[in-house]
Amino acid sequence: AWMDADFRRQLSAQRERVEDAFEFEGRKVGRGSYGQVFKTKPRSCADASAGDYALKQIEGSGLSMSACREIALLRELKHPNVISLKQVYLAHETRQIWLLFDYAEHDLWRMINFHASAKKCNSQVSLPPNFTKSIMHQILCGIHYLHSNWVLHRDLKPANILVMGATSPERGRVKIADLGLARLFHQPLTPLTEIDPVVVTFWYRAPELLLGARHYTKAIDLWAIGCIMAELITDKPLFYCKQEEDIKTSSPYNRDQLERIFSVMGFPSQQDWRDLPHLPKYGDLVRNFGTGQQYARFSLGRHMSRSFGMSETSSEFRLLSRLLAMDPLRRPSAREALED
Ligand SMILES: Cc1ccc(-n2nc(C(C)(C)C)cc2NC(=O)NCCN2CCOCC2)cc1
Repeated sequence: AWMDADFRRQLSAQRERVEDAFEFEGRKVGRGSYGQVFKTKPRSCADASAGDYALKQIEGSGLSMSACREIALLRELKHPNVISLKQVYLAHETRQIWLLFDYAEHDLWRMINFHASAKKCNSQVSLPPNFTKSIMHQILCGIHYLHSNWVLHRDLKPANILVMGATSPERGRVKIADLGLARLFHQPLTPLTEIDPVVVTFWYRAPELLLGARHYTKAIDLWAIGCIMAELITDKPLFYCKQEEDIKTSSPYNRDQLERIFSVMGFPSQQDWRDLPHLPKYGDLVRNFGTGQQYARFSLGRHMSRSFGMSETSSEFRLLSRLLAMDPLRRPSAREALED
């Protein structure tokens, strides 16, 4: 052993063990490809009022690449709208890694579904009037911070937007997180293997990704924010598309998802998106959709006004249509969107 045995024993005796610090037996709240999450309270504080914590036990053992990346990334980041890593516990005996976070009671996926189902059974559980505006502002603040630090999220969707609950001093505050799965593939072209029963949704993926763009960009995150904004307003995923059961195809080209986008947005013309013909999957696009004439009369304005009564001259429609520009070069930066 490269370290003196006595010194190792001394270190080991001093090291705080996660099971000594936290009560988490039988308090599992999440399970996925990334590991499992427990809702815990520190053993030390007796009073129940103290905030809850989330303990994430990282899948696998030892310092895997993803564990290293998550710890290295999160320990550098500090912003009120980004999930904050409180503590790292390395259990040397079992080579287990535990990450400690503030517990977030809610996430947008569950909040939107709760609201949608409540609306269906007509109980007036309406979201507070400026709820959407506050959530959007906080998401854009968090993403502006990440993008300023050259951190791209790559998998923004409602499930990754956490919201602190009533028992937290930060009640109503958005915490951008990444609950995993897509994290394992850094490049958009990596084949999707079924590492997890949860099917990856393409509903928030920018059109350039679906057409084979080789790198993630900030504009790809802003597209996803546009999709989330529409879903907050309408309770429905804007580009909802049924998922074939087995997404074994390694190609990023997803014809059904593109079809859904075109039937809402219309088909991009040369004027709309100059670089479209240079995308790797442009040939597939022409083969499957031709000149897109069948989508000629579709547009976001038509979709939002006909389906949800949103005025095409409203400020929220203007921001939404900027975020959902088909050409990534025409999407606003997070800062420009905040100014809007
Ligand atoms: C490999 C890897 C995995 C995730 C990340 N990652 N990246 C982020 C950013 C900063 C981009 C939002 C956040 C996380 N990790 C978690 O959110 N972790 C989950 C925190 N949750 C757990 C459940 O309780 C609430 C906090 C990085 C790298």
